[in-house]
Amino acid sequence: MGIPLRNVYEQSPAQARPEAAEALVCLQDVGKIYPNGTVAVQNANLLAGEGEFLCFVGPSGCGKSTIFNMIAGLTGHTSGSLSVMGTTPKEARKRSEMAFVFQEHTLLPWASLIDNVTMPLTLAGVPKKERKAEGERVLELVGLKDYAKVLPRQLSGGMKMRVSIARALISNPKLLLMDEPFGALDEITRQTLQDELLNIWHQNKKMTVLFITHNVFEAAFLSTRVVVMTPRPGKISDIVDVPFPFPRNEDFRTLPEFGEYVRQISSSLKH
Ligand SMILES: Nc1ncnc2c1ncn2[C@@H]1O[C@H](COP(=O)(O)OP(=O)(O)OP(=O)(O)O)[C@@H](O)[C@H]1O
Repeated sequence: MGIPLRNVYEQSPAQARPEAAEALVCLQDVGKIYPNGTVAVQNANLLAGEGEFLCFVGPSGCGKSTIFNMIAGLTGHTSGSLSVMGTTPKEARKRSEMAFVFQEHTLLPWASLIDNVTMPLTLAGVPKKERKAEGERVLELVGLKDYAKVLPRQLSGGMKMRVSIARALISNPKLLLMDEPFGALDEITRQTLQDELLNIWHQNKKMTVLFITHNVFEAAFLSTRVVVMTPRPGKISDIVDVPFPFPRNEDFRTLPEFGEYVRQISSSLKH
């Protein structure tokens, strides 16, 4: 393919990365027990570097969303230590350098697309002219430049997801957390959005993406590394490197090596 590898950390699990202070996200023996006694996550170790794309895979209930919620500062960890961009998750969240995309698009039905994507800037008190320019920039990034005035109900599921991604990108996040964003989409739309997301990420070489999926093909296609989790209690059981260059295109999906990584991730999930 002849394209150089991205400048990402090339060694996998946490113990291979002594430079924890340089990691954007650092989990050391992190555990979470909910007040009702559910042990959702146990001894999770992970370092995510700048510019990485990490996919989290694992069966339902293995603690993927709990890990995301802890990184986002939406719920606290109950053991171990967790830092995001060198500080606590709650502090990192206040800096607006983190953004989220969920499976549900959570768009405001009465607001135009430009008003929807610029909402974080409106809430931050950014002047209208600047908001408009930024809104147009991110709508163009996701291929919806001509839809600025349209209402969400006029859009397909895939388009609504593009708007959600645009809204997340408007604050130029260093860390983008995506919780099963493409789970409700048909396969063709899903693959198109995967290509588009990789293009956006490739243009912004410093953005780190953490992405939850149940789909091993999606994980192998998108990731620099795949974090495999097992349930009861939720543990990170393996971290699989996917050392293929970017950009990855349609041909990549048909390469025998791609199939090999899909097999490796699937097999890791079963152990
Ligand atoms: N607020 C909560 N209180 C108590 N238990 C919870 C809470 N949130 C999640 N859990 C439990 O913690 C465990 C991990 O849940 P979590 O949602 O993190 O898993 P997941 O891997 O994201 O699942 P899925 O793939 O189905 O979204 C599950 O047993 C779940 O029932």
